[in-house]
Amino acid sequence: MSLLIKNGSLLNQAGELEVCDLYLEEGIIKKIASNIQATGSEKVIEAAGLLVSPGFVDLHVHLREPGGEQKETIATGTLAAAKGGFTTIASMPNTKPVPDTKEQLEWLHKRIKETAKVRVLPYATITKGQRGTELVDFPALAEANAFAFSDDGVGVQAAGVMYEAMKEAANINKAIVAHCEDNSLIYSGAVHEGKIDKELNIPGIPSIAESVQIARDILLAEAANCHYHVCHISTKESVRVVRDAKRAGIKVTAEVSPHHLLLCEDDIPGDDANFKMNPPLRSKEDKAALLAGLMDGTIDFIATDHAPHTEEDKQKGMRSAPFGIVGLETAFPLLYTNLVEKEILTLKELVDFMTIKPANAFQLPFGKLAEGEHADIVLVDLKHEATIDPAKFASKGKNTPFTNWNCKGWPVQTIVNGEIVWEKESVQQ
Ligand SMILES: NC(=O)N[C@@H](CC(=O)O)C(=O)O
Ligand SMILES: [Zn+2]
Repeated sequence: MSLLIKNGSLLNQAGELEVCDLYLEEGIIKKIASNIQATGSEKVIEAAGLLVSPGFVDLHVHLREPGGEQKETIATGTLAAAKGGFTTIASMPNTKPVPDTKEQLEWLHKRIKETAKVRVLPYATITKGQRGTELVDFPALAEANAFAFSDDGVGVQAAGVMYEAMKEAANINKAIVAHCEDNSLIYSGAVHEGKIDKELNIPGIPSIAESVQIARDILLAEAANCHYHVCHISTKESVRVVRDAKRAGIKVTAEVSPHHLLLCEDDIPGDDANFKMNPPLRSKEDKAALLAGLMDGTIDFIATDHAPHTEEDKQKGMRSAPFGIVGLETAFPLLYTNLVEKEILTLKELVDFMTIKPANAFQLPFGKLAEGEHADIVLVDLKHEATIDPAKFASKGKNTPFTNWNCKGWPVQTIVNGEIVWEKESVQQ
């Protein structure tokens, strides 16, 4: 069915809000204009007072299926995505088994088709079993529609393996998406090595474990002429090496997570594993450098690193619980409230960091509101205020450090390919 969205507010190029109507037909934005007349055959959505944004794009999501269905499934994770206003997400491959063969990836695509609420672009691994030794069959996996290649969850330890992977990826015009962590520089740490490790008497993860591997990889990417993307960048030194690499013309992009922009080690209340993620919350200076890096274009976009775990997992405490926090359902309200309302970013900057910028970094045809584009849209109530309550999450994961944060900017309706995939009960008409 066609949709007519009436009287919503759209951001123009100058970042001002303009009241407009949109007509969606056959999955495409057919028309954007003021006062589009209804023909009677379409569903009309009244959007007065709501922001009409391109659907958000999140290129770092853990859906856990197959093998981790007690933490999340493709169905629950994509419902959480829709609720958070995301219309396209890329799923990380640290599942059991991992998508390291054409058959596994085909199974995943089938499962996505059957159960996903939003568009899911699955990553394939870089190495077989994510063991860091033997490369996957890059051309076969590209042919089976791998979005890109990543061993997220672990760093690729050997430079030689990473270099060969980059040459393979460059040959087929795909990106290497890297979780950067040099295991020889970590001694079973659980929090940042700085102040908090001493305060809690928990082993720390030093900044160099990340930055050293990024520096290595950037030089490898230059030699291989490969698009190299840095996952969840977290330290000021990492930002500096990425900035220098961009200046040198190397094809590097980077993402930052909402929690690294909004929290630092000082915010950790004690032994609470809802504040445990990899990379860890770093220092206040690192947090400031991430924001500066985002604003000067060193960091390309925002990605949630949605990493659901069970409550039982997280009750094990900082030392033993698995790393990771959820993010899909809180990303936009948290960033809108804490960065846009506080005038650190403009609304247009935030929306761009969550739509067109991730899309452009990977040449994806999404993240834009214009005639002829995919009808992937989120309607957001910028004024509605509510408190974050994990019990209300659609995700199976309730593991967030943001419980009880009061936020504005909640999605009320999400449209993928011209179809309503989620709406807040009270906006149904
Ligand atoms: N980020 C995390 O803390 N955890 C992720 C893995 C990852 O992205 O490194 C997970 O899969 O749980
Ligand atoms: Zn990771």
